[in-house]
Amino acid sequence: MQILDGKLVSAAVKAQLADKVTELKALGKKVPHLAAILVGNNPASETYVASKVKSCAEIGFHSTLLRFDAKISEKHLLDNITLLNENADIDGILVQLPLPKHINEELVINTIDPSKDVDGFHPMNVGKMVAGLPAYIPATPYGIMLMLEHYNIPTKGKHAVVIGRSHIVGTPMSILLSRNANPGNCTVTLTHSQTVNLKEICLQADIIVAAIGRPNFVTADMVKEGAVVIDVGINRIEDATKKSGFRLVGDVDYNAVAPKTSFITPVPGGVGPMTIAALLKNTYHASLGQKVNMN
Ligand SMILES: Nc1nc2c(c(=O)[nH]1)N[C@@H](CN(C=O)c1ccc(C(=O)N[C@@H](CCC(=O)O)C(=O)O)cc1)CN2
Repeated sequence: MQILDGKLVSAAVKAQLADKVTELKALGKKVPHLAAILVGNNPASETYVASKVKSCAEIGFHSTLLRFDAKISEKHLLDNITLLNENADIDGILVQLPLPKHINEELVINTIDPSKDVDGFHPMNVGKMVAGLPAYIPATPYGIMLMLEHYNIPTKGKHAVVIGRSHIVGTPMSILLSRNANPGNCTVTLTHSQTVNLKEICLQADIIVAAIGRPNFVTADMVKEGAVVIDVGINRIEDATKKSGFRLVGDVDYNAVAPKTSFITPVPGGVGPMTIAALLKNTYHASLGQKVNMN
């Protein structure tokens, strides 16, 4: 069994981007600039946004963080997005999810200029990705593809089972894995809460991507010997022995499942850091007016 080290791969992607920034500077060109919007004070969102801002600084990107109270009106938020859309210095915009319940997430995403939508959530980018056209690819599935590529994991002709059909992970993941590309060319089964015989389906999988948001959901009896297991879950479980009061647990019962696998991602230190690396790659491409072609 080999651990897929998201910290290591993310550091390699960031080092490449830092070199690109050096080249841009040497040519007297503008460096990429990411704007992040954080509404409210969800502790997990605070951590993720802080990590995005810190990563930008590490590689020489500019970043702007706009923080708003959880009670911000939808209109005020949309107006601020419009200002960022119109600001020529900003290359990429992200609105950290989830948003407070009174704000229509779909409306917010649809307000972001698709050419600055480095999260790849705007329907224009989703549609282009599905059609196989250059688009911004949502950061988590893009990061997983970068990880599979880095470790040269064979995917052609393999049966991939994706657990979870969210717009930001499961659905785009199923599309990218089935694409005629490397990594890709998988036969994909997209499963969800209404799937019957999930265990039997998972037992046929050469690759499992668990993105269901339920701690330790994938157990050893669901995994075939030698399977590749990618764990997208980041669940905070109360733990009085920790200073923070919680520990992070994935969607996979890691200790029981790992010995059966050929490759597995840990939590933390697996998919999470790759999400940040992929976002930075999208931002770099946005600054050059390019999108990512996964074909
Ligand atoms: N606008 C967006 N919102 C959300 C996205 C997204 O891609 N765009 N994805 C998730 C959260 N997310 C990025 O925003 C994210 C999650 C986890 C990590 C990460 O590095 N996790 C670490 C552990 C960090 C911790 O201590 O909690 C790890 O797994 O090692 C980065 C980004 C939902 N919202």
